Amino acid sequence: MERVIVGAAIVDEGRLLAAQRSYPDDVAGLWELPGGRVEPGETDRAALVRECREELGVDVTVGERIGPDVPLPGGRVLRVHAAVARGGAEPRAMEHKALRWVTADEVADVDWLPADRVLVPDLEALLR
Ligand SMILES: Nc1nc2c([nH]c(=O)n2[C@H]2C[C@H](O)[C@@H](COP(=O)(O)OP(=O)(O)OP(=O)(O)O)O2)c(=O)[nH]1
Repeated sequence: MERVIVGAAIVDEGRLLAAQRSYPDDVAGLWELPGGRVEPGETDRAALVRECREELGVDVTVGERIGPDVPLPGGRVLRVHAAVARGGAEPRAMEHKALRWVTADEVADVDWLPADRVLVPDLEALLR
């Protein structure tokens, strides 16, 4: 079975939340969408809610799929959903180095992980 990494495209007031990885060394400092591995028996949506609680301390409402599944090394795929933080709660960097809200004009300039870069046009479209 294909192993899925889910990512949350959290949007607030026309801006997207980007999160800076703190590990491992080869990707520390690069930016990604909050998320992580879908555990066995878990739905993609449930995994996104769990990961956003763990990483950001907020509950999210998960929305539509964004872009295609992007192949990752090791036979995994990155699958992104739009999301919003419930009650407009402000995410905190509990596991990341930093968080940043980016506008549609800034998305292409973020130093994304390679797989996320593939999704830049879809992320821009989400914000426009
Ligand atoms: N969360 C997340 N991971 C991404 C993105 N793009 C991308 O290539 N990845 C890769 C990096 C990692 O190899 C993998 C997810 O790792 P992770 O560290 O976030 O997931 P996890 O918490 O479930 O895993 P673990 O470190 O606890 O073992 O997917 C993205 O936008 N968000």
